Amino acid sequence: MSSAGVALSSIRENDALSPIRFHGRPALFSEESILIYLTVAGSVIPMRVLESDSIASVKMRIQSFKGFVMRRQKLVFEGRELARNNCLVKDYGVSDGNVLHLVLRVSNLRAISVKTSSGKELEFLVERCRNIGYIKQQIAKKDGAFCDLKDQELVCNGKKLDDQRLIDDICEARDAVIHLLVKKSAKVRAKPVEKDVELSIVAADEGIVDHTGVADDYGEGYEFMSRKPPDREFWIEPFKVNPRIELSSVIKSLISVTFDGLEKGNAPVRTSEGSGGAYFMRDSSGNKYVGVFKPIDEEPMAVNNPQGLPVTVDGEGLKRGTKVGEGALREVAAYILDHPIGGPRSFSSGEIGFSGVPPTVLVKCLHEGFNHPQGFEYSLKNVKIGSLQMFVKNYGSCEDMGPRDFPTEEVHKISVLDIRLANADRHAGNILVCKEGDDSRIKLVPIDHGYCLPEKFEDCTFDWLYWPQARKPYSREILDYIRSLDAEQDIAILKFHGWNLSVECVRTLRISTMLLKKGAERGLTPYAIGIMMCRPTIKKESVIEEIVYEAQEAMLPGMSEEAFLEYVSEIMDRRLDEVSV
Ligand SMILES: Nc1ncnc2c1ncn2[C@@H]1O[C@H](COP(=O)(O)OP(=O)(O)OP(=O)(O)O)[C@@H](O)[C@H]1O
Repeated sequence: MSSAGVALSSIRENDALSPIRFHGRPALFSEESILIYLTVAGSVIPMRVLESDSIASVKMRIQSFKGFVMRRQKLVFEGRELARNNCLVKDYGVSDGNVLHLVLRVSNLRAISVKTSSGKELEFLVERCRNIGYIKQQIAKKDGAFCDLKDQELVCNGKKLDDQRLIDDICEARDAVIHLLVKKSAKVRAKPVEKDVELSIVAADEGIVDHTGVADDYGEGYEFMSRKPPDREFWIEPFKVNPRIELSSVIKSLISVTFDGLEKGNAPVRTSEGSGGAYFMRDSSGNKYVGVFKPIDEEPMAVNNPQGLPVTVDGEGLKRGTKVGEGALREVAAYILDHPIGGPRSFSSGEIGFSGVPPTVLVKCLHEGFNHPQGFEYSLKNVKIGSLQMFVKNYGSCEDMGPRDFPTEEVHKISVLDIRLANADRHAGNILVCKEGDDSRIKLVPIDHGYCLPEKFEDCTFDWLYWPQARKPYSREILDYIRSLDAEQDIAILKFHGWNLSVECVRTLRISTMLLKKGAERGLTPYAIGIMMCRPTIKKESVIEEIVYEAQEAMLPGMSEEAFLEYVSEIMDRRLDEVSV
């Protein structure tokens, strides 16, 4: 979107966000400074920046002056995310008068810390849409002493909180932890702690609010599909491109339990995180999230994107080499290609894959609660196609905590997936932190694969590269898994599922798999392999891009793809040998 697309006349230049100082003079007057406009949630904010400012420093200033936490900001210019914090404003071609879109990824969960009157501290996460009554119920569940909800009193800033009060309304600082103190009835106090708020309740046991997934309570069958809109006010069914595909019981149950929730009137809940439309689907009780639905027409830069991102002009998605409207296919592809240790799962198997991508399926779904800017009616034309992924109970994402405690094998299994699929969107927010087993071991669950298998490697980014675990060698088990991978088989599986892969996507999958296998064979760490796929700066090509260009240069007219890949293989060997010595 160009600057012409936004009405700016009412904004005086002097109002620009924090004129920065440059060599002792206000940068407003510096020749290098430019005036850009940030659109966010319907308003336009003028901002003076230097072309030599890094993206990180621009985000930092937005944080300082507007309070939006830096890691939750996504800046988009001309359909491209300014994802590299170390790059400069001018690297992205941003110049005077340009409009940048600021998307804020606000967490759906609020961290709540509960202190009991006996001094015990509990921590849990709760959805922003929950109310105080719900918190009281959770406390009652954990501590028999408070089973009578009337016994509990919650206070914030000296004021008693009504049961109907929403968590999201308690504290304006959107990401701050809410501190609660639990007491019986009236003796409760709360005080603000910097941006945080301290409330009072009385509870005893530690515990986390349960958003348990559907893993062990699925239903079966598709009786519900016999009646379609406009006969029905909601609808969901699998979108099978190849009718010969048999869905696993896990996938059938995911759809079935989502249907039950819609039938009971539990509307989808739009998550405020993410740059596209993503909806939490609930079960029949309305208290559990069971799936996450991402419609293709609400992807970033698609026509019905709810975040107000401009519609794509050339069809390209937020990441180079991807197309708007293909995100759901890529989400499903990541699940299909995430084979379990023993190899590709049979169609009817719901076994979780090696890297733990949650079960994901393409569905058609109708509901008034999705984004319908043109209005809504119960007809087939309002049915949305998108990916439905099983909701995974989590304790936040890797963005919310330091990587120190992540088990090495958990980081490694994600590195395998990302390298294989040349993921162009592996930021820490796209890895959920879960716990399993009696000892609450940390398990990392990769989500959001809408930008995997791009047609070019330009935007590959892996946040885990900078975590210490990435510098450790792969274990024998992981090396065996990598050895078992077969790009040709993967291509055939995707085609069977109905994804008509472009030549470029097929090439990406082949080259990435080749790099992973060759690198692992040489004993390289995930870091050493992964770094070859990522550009050091936006302008400097990555090693993998250099390999591809060199092979392209060596090609003679009429040579086959096979010959091209042989060149790639030879050049890759040479480049890897340079790294290995
Ligand atoms: N399978 C899942 N289980 C639990 N929560 C999920 C799942 N998938 C997504 N979420 C939640 O929904 C939010 C939005 O989903 P997602 O990140 O996939 O959307 P997006 O629009 O593609 O985001 P981004 O801007 O990061 O590309 C996530 O941050 C996460 O909190």
